[in-house]
Amino acid sequence: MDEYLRRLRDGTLKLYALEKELAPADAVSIRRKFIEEETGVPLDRIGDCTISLDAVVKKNCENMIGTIQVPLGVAGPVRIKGEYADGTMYLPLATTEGALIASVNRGCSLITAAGGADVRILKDGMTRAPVFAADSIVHAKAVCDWIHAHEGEIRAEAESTTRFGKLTGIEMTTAGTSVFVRLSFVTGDAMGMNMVTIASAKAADLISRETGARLIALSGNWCTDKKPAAVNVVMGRGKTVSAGVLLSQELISKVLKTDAASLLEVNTRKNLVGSARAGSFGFNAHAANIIAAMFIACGQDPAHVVEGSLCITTVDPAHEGVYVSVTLPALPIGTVGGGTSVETQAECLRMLGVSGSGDPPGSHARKLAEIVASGVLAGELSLLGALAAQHLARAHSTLGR
Ligand SMILES: CC(C)(COP(=O)([O-])OP(=O)([O-])OC[C@H]1O[C@@H](n2cnc3c(N)ncnc32)[C@H](O)[C@@H]1OP(=O)([O-])[O-])[C@@H](O)C(=O)NCCC(=O)NCCSC(=O)C[C@@](C)(O)CC(=O)[O-]
Ligand SMILES: NC(=O)C1=CN([C@@H]2O[C@H](COP(=O)(O)OP(=O)(O)OC[C@H]3O[C@@H](n4cnc5c(N)ncnc54)[C@H](OP(=O)(O)O)[C@@H]3O)[C@@H](O)[C@H]2O)C=CC1
Repeated sequence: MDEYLRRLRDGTLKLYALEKELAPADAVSIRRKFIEEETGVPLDRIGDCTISLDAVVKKNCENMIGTIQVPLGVAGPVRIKGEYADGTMYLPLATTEGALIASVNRGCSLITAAGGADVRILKDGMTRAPVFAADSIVHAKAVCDWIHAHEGEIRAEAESTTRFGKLTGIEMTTAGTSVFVRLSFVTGDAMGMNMVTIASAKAADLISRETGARLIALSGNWCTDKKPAAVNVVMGRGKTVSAGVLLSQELISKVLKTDAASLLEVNTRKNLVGSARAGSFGFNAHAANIIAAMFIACGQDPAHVVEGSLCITTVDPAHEGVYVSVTLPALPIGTVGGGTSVETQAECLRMLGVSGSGDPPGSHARKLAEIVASGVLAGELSLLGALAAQHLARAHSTLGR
């Protein structure tokens, strides 16, 4: 240990190179010790890990010094009536926001009492959009024309990099001499960002070679990954999924302590009019809360909460009640790859019956998307209800502090 610490101190050993000489557990431990010395802060809790490090230091986390523990709770059971998720389940939520799980739990019991959440996936496609530089706007148009005429070749080139990725769409736009090519793939059970980035690199090389357009960046921000963007709201990204439930006046009054008209008015004035006046892309109350908590629990990329937050919540008048729905235009999600095989996250996926590859491939990722959408519906119902009943501040002073 001392010899490694000495080499780290004098700069003859890089902090990230410890795994080249040591087993993962030893490398992580010495790195943590070095950071403790550098910062003067003991890091015993961070070092107290239960996950095995071998795969994680290779695939998930460079310069690893330990783990952060996020409290994990459950909401449910919730009845889900999807095409992939059909049954009753408990939702794992990792959060430090008091009252959040209580809220989702209340929404789950309301959904279940109402007979279950309808859920449907309307579109499925993970995107990557390289940006090319053309010589002139005439050349830019010619590049687009070439791509239109050679979709088959582009598809074959892209799909040569993956067993599961299939190119399903190519959209183009230009701004002067910049040409953006948004490639959309179905990605099996993977969320797919690594997969489609690798596939898009091959496609982009072909386009550049054949058209003379210069590839400027493999991601040209028209994808759009991890930034709020209208293109994702309109065209979708990852899974586009809706969940809805019909609520009777009686259930609204019993579980939410409010009435159908108040629920509808809160949704209209807050989620629709308020969001419009704010210039928001998210016409919902707190979809990001449920997506963040379920994504952290289930090994998803938490930065994709940005896409998840683009949800729109609607409340339609119905016979003696209301039909409430959430539509998530862009939910990047998977059960293979990324953080899904870290043991604690894999346990959460197993709770939902979706760990690893589905049979057929893609069915697990779609099932998880339907489950997350049902959780978002539960959260929206409960928070809308609390706002309508003027209970929000009360709930958070009781449970959240
Ligand atoms: C807090 C409640 C649920 C109370 O709700 P309630 O109806 O007053 O309480 P209740 O004691 O009658 O319980 C009703 C049900 O809630 C659940 N429940 C109740 N307590 C618990 C608990 N301790 N643990 C687990 N579940 C709990 C449980 O399902 C229970 O049913 P039961 O099983 O008893 O038949 C309600 O007032 C509520 O949902 N409030 C809203 C809180 C919320 O949604 N917070 C989310 C975060 S807010 C935020 O981050 C975003 C925001 C607000 O800024 C976004 C925006 O701008 O809108
Ligand atoms: N590269 C980037 O620009 C970005 C990367 N990320 C990160 O990307 C990671 C997720 O990328 P992702 O591509 O989902 O995952 P991984 O690259 O971790 O794994 C996906 C690979 O798993 C293989 N695989 C095995 N079984 C299946 C199956 N049933 N369905 C689909 N694929 C299967 C496929 O291999 P094969 O293709 O060989 O058949 C696939 O490419 C996350 O860590 C995320 O944080 C996030 C944003 C941007």
